Amino acid sequence: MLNATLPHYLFTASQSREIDRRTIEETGMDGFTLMEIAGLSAAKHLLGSDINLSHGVYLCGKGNNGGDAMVVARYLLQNEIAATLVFLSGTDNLSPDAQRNLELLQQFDDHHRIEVYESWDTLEQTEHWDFIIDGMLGTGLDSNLRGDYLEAVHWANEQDLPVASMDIPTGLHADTGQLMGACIEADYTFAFGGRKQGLYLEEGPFQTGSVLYCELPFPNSYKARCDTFLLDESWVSLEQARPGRHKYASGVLYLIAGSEGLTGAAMLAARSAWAEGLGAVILVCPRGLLPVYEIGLPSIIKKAVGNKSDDFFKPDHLPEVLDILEEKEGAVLLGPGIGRQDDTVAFINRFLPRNPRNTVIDADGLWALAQWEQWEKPRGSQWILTPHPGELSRFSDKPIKSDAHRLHFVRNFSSRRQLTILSKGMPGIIGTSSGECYLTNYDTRYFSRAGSGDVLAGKVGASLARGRAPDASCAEGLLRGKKKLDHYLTNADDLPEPRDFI
Ligand SMILES: NC(=O)C1=CN([C@@H]2O[C@H](COP(=O)(O)OP(=O)(O)OC[C@H]3O[C@@H](n4cnc5c(N)ncnc54)[C@H](O)[C@@H]3O)[C@@H](O)[C@H]2O)[C@@H](O)CC1
Ligand SMILES: Nc1ncnc2c1ncn2[C@@H]1O[C@H](COP(=O)(O)OP(=O)(O)O)[C@@H](O)[C@H]1O
Ligand SMILES: [K+]
Repeated sequence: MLNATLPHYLFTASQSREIDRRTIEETGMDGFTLMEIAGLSAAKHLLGSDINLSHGVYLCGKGNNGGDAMVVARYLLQNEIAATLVFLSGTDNLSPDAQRNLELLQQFDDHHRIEVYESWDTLEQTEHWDFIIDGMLGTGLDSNLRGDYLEAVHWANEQDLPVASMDIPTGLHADTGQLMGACIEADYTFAFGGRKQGLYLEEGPFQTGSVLYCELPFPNSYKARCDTFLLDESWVSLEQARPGRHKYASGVLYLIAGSEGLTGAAMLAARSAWAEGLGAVILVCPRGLLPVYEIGLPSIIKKAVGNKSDDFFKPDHLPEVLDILEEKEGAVLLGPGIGRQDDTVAFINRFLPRNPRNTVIDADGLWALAQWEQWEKPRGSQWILTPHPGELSRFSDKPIKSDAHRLHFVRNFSSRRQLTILSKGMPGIIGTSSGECYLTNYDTRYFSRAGSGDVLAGKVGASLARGRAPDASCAEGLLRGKKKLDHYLTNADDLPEPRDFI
């Protein structure tokens, strides 16, 4: 089972507000102190960064997000770094903690390094600034940006200066990652007390720059209701293959895959699983395709079913396939390149209810499953479904139009059907039978070339065959690809190909 560490918990705006509220009301820790810790933590990160810090421009809203920015300004002032503060909504209606921080900042300003502008249009752009602090809006954003906020965001994005956002880039929706009219393109985002899930959905990954987590003193028990997490190799252990006493003790994966014209998918999945050090990968194939695999897959055990003229699976193959699966303990990967022939759909839909093994259903395996209205998973077996967005939408009544909707659908579908979903896309989302979701935190667009899905399915199947839990198998499959991607990006200039991820 996956068990994320607290800095990898992802919150909605209302969950964040609830944690703030409980901390303030129940522990006696006040909002001013929380703001101080948030701002100090961001200031320390900035002081340790390679940004040239001599004079910053601070874009401040009237809420607590602006207050965070003023705490940063005060700590940088202590390091003799000047600040120009622009209050987009003036200084008459600041939140109480922001107001107090403005007064404190002025008290600290012995050498007149602070300038305050009460509105956007009074700002005189004559100074030389070397960084921008975005403290306009955080979790309090509740409508599209307009007027001066819109102008300030466009202005900040046009400057050739590093931008650091307090909590969330202004204009990014904290829950959905959608752009609210316009959005700050940050180089750094300081996530206070918990990362907001919108940082990782939809446009979020393209707006935040590096996200730096800043701890706040919230009791851990207040975070217990969190059900969305960020996948990260810092807390997901990738199990090393260990030699077994004999080949079948290191895990067996039965691969039911391939059809005429689509043997490449079966081969990629087989090689990918084999590369994970399994004892055996057993490819079950229609007999007519055996000569192709004999040449292409020398290390893989092949078990052919049917006649020499068969180049796709048919219902007649069912008894033979079930007999093969009886031979050894193991998991099943069904689908890569299996095709959509009517006979194959019929084969799959008769096979699945009789197959007691833990099973990954991928590609056209999912297509067949979606044709079968009353499908049910056999009791006791665990299923992982690995749909890309088109495949996922076949299980939904309504089109899935946004990542927030996809997250919601994946969570409900996997818990209602008691299975695990690996929803491919940017981000990749794992949904578990207990209603938890895990989001990827890297550029999955590198995997959007035909064949990467087969490689991923092979890795997920290999982990399942080694006995890992379904959610951990999905995480392991994804992160093995990420590890290869990181290696590739630092060592090569061209675009990686699917086989580079094997
Ligand atoms: N105790 C706390 O609550 C803490 C809050 N923190 C900071 O406080 C932020 C949340 O503070 P607030 O709840 O005050 O909210 P914000 O500071 O995000 O903004 C709220 C204000 O913006 C206005 N607003 C909303 N949408 C707007 C739009 N489209 N255009 C213009 N104005 C708009 C609202 O009317 C409200 O006055 C967090 O994101 C974080 O940065 C941190 O200081 C840590 C502790
Ligand atoms: N290691 C990985 N990490 C994240 N996403 C991945 C990884 N490998 C594959 N993917 C996802 O799988 C998708 C490719 O799968 P798919 O569309 O089914 O293609 P195919 O079956 O043609 O290979 C990619 O666009 C990406 O979203
Ligand atoms: K902000």
